[in-house]
Amino acid sequence: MLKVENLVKYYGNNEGVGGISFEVKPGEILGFLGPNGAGKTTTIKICSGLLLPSSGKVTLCNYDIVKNPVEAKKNLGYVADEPFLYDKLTGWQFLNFIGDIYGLKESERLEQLDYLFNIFELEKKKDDLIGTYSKGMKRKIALMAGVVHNPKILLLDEPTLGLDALSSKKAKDLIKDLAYKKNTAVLLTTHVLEMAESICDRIALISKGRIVAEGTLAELKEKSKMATNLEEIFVKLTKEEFSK
Ligand SMILES: Nc1ncnc2c1ncn2[C@@H]1O[C@H](COP(=O)(O)OP(=O)(O)OP(=O)(O)O)[C@@H](O)[C@H]1O
Repeated sequence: MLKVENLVKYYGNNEGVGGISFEVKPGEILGFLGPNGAGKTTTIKICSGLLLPSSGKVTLCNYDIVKNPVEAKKNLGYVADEPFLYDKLTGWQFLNFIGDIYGLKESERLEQLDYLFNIFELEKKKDDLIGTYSKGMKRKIALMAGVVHNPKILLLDEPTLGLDALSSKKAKDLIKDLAYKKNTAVLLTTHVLEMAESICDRIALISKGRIVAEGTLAELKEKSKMATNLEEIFVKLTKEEFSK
């Protein structure tokens, strides 16, 4: 579904990502974890078509994101860590616009919008301009825009950043529903280890532009010996890489 092969990205002479390969299958949630500057956002941006790779290949539903970007993006939902929204549109107008771009029929669009505004308790704000929303409300709108068309592949960069505890739980439930009921392949980055533990089927630890460990939580525990939770695994495996 989402396949990344030997991905390399240079920013000038600096290596942002140094040869990453992984796959996310339908109905699977892969968590990307790593220290600041490890290359998580760079990888996600290349998968979304926002950045060009220096080398390597990304395919979304068998479409190459560089060679066939329009077909590839039809299958994609993307929520950036710093999303771009239109302040002069209301929340409802914006979501309706995004649904329209993805070709949702009016009845389907209205049903989806009602459902999403209800989940995130934004019904009362739906006709207010996005420019008047709080940071958390804007994050919710960005998340809703990423999932409004039930994408086959969903890329989420820090999806619960800035959300309160209840909204964060709702976001996690929504992501799980998409994966397990709609068969969406989900790749998400997070610094919240509890989130990775609670919703990811597999976890890839990334350090200095490379995947240093990948597997289920149980497999990572085994790999890092002694470690009993994700925080210990993270510290142990990324520390080993840093000391190389
Ligand atoms: N636009 C850019 N220009 C130059 N270097 C960049 C640019 N964006 C990222 N980098 C570099 O690429 C590397 C990977 O950055 P990236 O943003 O992908 O990391 P990250 O894992 O998402 O970090 P964080 O957890 O802090 O968000 C870092 O060394 C960073 O300085």
